[in-house]
Amino acid sequence: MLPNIDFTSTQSYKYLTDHYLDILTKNLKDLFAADSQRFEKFSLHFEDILLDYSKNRIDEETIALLIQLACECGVNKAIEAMFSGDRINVTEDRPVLHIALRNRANTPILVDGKDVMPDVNAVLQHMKEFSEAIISGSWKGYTGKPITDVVNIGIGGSDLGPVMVTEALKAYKNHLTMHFVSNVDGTHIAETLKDLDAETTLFLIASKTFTTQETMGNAHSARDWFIEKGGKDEDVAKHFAALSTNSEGVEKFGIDTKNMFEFWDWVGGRYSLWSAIGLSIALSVGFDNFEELLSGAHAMDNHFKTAELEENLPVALALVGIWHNNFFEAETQAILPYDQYMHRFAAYFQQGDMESNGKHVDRNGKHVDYQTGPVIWGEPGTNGQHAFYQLIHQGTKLIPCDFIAPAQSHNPLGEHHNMLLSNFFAQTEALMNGKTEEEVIAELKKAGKSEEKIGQIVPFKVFEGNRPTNSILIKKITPYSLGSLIAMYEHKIFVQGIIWNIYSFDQWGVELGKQLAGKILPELKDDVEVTSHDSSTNGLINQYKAWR
Ligand SMILES: O=P(O)(O)OC[C@H]1O[C@@](O)(CO)[C@@H](O)[C@@H]1O
Repeated sequence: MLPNIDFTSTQSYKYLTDHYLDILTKNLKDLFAADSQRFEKFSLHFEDILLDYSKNRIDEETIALLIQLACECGVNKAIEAMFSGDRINVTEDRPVLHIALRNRANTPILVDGKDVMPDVNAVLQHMKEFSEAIISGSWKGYTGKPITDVVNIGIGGSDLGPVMVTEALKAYKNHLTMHFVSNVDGTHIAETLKDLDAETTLFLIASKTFTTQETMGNAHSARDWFIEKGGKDEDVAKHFAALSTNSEGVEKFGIDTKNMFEFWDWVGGRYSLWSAIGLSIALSVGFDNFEELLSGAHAMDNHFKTAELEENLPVALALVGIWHNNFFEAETQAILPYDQYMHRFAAYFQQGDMESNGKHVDRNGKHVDYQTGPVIWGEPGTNGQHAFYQLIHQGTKLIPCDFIAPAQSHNPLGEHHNMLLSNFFAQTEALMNGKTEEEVIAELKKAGKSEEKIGQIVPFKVFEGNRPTNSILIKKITPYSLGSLIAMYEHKIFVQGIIWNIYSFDQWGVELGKQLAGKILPELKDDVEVTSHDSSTNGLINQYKAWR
């Protein structure tokens, strides 16, 4: 079972609260000036990943106290519980075992006394055979042509992971063209199907539950389109596959269970890209690269499970995040990948983090009186610099940022990568050092500005600095290193949830909206005036009816 500690009642929390007041009196620039070893002390290596957390407002005492907090909150015990298959997803009475999906060591992992690895490996073998048949062209559509386009129909964890990974690994993709349909807005599937040929298109219906309104709506529309274009019911088996835990639902839809790739209820939706949900990844970059992704994640799992807390990259990210979230009261966390292929990385962890830790009730069912999960956001660099870095540098809000960059580009073109990385290095330096009034005045004098002009403009050009960042430098973004990076963030989220004493693996918060939409949908079938809601909802619905 999981520990059940109120972290605000621990000794380390009390010490941290006092220590925070001390840290407030220190400036990052001075901390670096005072310690030439600061980078060495506050950075960690894991294979080809370097995590530099030295540009945060911490000192050795901060880290020692945060590690003590993790110990007092039972983080090690919680890690053990997850890897052992305990039912730590208590409100859904399930284990949390996405780590089993990438357990390349094949060590037995038991659920209800049964080793899950034979089933995991059987699905991987099925994924391998299927993806090789599609990629090689030996799998033929109903008119005897090979598949050219793959459409993954899914949403949330059945979409975000496959999209993020296939984009991040675009340098490894083959001839297949991948498409992703998620929104129930008809535009999404209409725009996707516009240029496709039913004879050479494969649909993957990706849904853990096989009940999600958006996915089932899009799946039926895809099937209708397939039939309209000339496919027959008996041809569906050649063009539709299902990725799900719900074999009954798959069969009822009319997909041959031979084309079903199962996974299990101990895989959370937002943790499912390692499962059958990753079939679109295997189709896009080949099964060998999908296995490399699994291997990279497995290596990070072993690091997370075995490394001392002081040497543990996910723990370091988690604790620095707690320091910002619960002591500096930062409400968001920016993830800024300086890599265009990684443009959906922050979006992926919006679900991964916010659906896990966006909770207001602790593991005793009591409303918490402290902050839990942050708002996750971000865009690739350098684009973000021309959109929202003004606020990060000179706004009134504290925005902790994770800067991520590869040392090697997949597209080494002239000076581009040096230009990209010069910005990656400069931004964290600028956020830390800022620019003093004296420096601004000297610069303006050198530019020949008048005393009057200088007096007017100086306050607007001063940068306070002292703004915290993590830098994550990766040798090259490969399937393996991407797997490690994703797993590192997954385990960071896990550690934070343990310390906040919340359940990170259910998502009851997504249910109410769905239920109400289910009630409203029938009301929209006709033009009768609606009066069953509050005046706003009634007013909006009736205006919709008047205008449509
Ligand atoms: O894979 P499925 O069952 O269609 O669920 C899709 C998504 O819907 C949720 O909002 C849960 O309802 C996410 O947790 C999940 O990833």
